[in-house]
Amino acid sequence: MKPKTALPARAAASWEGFRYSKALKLHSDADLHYLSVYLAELEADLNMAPVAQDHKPQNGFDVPHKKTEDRHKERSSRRKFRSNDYMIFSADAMQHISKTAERTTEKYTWLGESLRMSFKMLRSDTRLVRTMLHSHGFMQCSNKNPLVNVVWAGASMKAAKMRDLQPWQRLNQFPRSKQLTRKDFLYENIERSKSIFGNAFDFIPEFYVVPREHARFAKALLNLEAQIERNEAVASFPGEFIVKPVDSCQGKGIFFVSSTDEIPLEGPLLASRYLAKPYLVNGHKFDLRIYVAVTSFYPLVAYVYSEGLTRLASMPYDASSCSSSRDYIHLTNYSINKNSTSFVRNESMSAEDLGHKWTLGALLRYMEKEGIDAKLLMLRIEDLVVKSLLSIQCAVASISKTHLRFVGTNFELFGFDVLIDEALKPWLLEVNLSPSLACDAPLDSLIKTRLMTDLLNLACIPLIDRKTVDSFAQLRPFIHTPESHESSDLDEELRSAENLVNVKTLKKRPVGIKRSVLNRRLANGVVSQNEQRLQSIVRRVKLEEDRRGDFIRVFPRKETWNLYSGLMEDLGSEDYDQKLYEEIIMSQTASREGSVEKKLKREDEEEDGAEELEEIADVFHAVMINPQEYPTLELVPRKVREIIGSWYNEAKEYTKKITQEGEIYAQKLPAMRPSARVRTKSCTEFYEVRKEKLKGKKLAAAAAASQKQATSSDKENSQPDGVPAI
Ligand SMILES: Nc1ncnc2c1ncn2[C@@H]1O[C@H](COP(=O)(O)OP(=O)(O)OP(=O)(O)O)[C@@H](O)[C@H]1O
Repeated sequence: MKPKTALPARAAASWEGFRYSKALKLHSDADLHYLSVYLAELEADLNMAPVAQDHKPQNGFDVPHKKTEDRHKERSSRRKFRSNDYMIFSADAMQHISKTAERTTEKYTWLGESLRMSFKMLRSDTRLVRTMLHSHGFMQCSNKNPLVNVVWAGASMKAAKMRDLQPWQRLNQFPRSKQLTRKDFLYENIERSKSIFGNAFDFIPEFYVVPREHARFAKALLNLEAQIERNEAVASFPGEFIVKPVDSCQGKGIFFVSSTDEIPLEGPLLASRYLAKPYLVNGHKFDLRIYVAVTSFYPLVAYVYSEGLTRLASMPYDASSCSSSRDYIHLTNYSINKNSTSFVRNESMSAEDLGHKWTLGALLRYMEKEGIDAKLLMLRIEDLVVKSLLSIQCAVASISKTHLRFVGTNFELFGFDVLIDEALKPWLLEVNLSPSLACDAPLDSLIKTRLMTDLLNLACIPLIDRKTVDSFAQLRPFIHTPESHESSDLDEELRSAENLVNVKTLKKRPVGIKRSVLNRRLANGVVSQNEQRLQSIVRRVKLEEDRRGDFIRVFPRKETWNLYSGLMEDLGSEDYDQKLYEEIIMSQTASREGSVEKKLKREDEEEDGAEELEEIADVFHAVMINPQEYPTLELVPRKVREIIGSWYNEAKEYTKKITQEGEIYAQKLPAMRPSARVRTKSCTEFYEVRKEKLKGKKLAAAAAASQKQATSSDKENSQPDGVPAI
């Protein structure tokens, strides 16, 4: 059953592969593989996701294709709602989801509903994600359903579970991203990069992982004590080191350590040097929540959101006292400070700098009023983000090669917590996996709704008909079941299918052909595969450029290759980072006469051009980590200033006001109308079971509490000194 319309070359090649595998009577996993490749290439070549078939499947294979004119007709009819056939998310949809279904309210849900798009939540129940997806017509499936369009995971997932992702599916996580989000792993990765590449990675405080590094930690504390005795250092309050569990959040389990006898013996815990001189806002300590989206680790494609949050401590900073309100002075977590009597909620609809939670823009505008170069500060934060991601790139890339079959199936949102010291140096405190998307105040709802809209747009979720998805399930019903992820049988079968191809290919080898010739042919095949993958990546990054909303792409961008390649580990012969840079950035700037890029390129061709570039890169990294020496753009050496000039202009985005006078913003997330809150039967059952379990737990807890109360009141009623009650 060959498609009647002429297929683009690569799709046709896949089709041949599909036919070939059938002719060889390969296992149906191989059919599935070719079918997947075929679909992915259709998606890429025709710049649209495959749509529903209008013909009956033959031979049990439902290969989706449509006549070109039908496709055009279908495209133009839905043009209003589609851009390149990927779902467009709009924050506006959230305003309609609570209203009763009318024509205007239906416009956001009809597309998702008509294609029967779906999602599932794994160890997460984030209301914002659910509301956003329901607002666009997605139905929620139980977490056992393998064929959903979007998988939203709230906790770290095993890489093996990502293997079966199909080209139209999207998952909000990369394998091994825990290397960034577990505190000890993050610090150790950055320390490792620092030991290889030098001071460019100097943006985390001195640290020890206990109990593993107990001896080193004790030695450091003894040295400090001696320095303080000799008046070479001053004691810092509430402690020299702040100690946190490596895998917790919301300020849980944090304490301070100043002497060796306070070092805990259990763990794992991260003890990091307490940064005792933070930059203060109206006398209060604060930290920043910077949202970072990554759509690819190899090559690295990273974005920083232009809106973020400033979280202030609820009590004024006092670096010399060890008062009882210690946590409200020294910790800036919202979850801690909201319990303080001095905490002021920002309930305002339009003020971005009220109470103890501000927007990032409000803080930067405050700093600018104080005469600080806030845009340069943001470039330093972007630099810290890029370097943190580069420190784990090798680990993620190596596993992605074997576990992520298709380009663009994964994306991830990270929450970077940054503290700024009085010298205006940003320090990375930690990186959060699934940063909180709770909307407790109007500012939260406003920022996080926009963030989620832009993130889902960046994820480029293909519009694909449920029928096409179901045809996969018919091919191999068990391949996608969660159990099968764990099963090694499936891997065995796939491997034997692959071996079968190799065996057949070898048998067909013409007698007398040299092994070296064969190797060269095989190598050429690999090269062309890499080239194809690169082209898919390039297409995807270009697509993201049109869909990034308020995200600023910080990598790759103008000059990043020249400035950061010296800090990147060798990831293989594909050289995706360099090639993507050439395709996306160099090609853009090549036409611009006299651009810095061109100038540098020309210089690069000159004899000592490369050497000069290296020098410029060194100065750039010195500028990034040393705000005391380079506090404003004017004081940055000219060559570096010319390079980062366009980044600096772009950084204006961070300082803009997000609320507008006279506008009314929603206080909290809307309640969804029941007709839009579609769940599959199994999902509803799953939630019912969960509800029952919770109810049971609550009842048991209430029973235990009343029993406890009864025994304690019994004790109170009983006579003291064993005198029997009357
Ligand atoms: N090295 C440090 N120096 C000064 N203050 C620090 C340091 N590390 C953490 N803090 C303060 O402690 C707070 C909690 O630290 P951190 O964010 O690492 O912990 P967490 O429990 O993981 O919080 P979150 O809810 O943000 O994930 C920070 O917001 C910051 O105010």
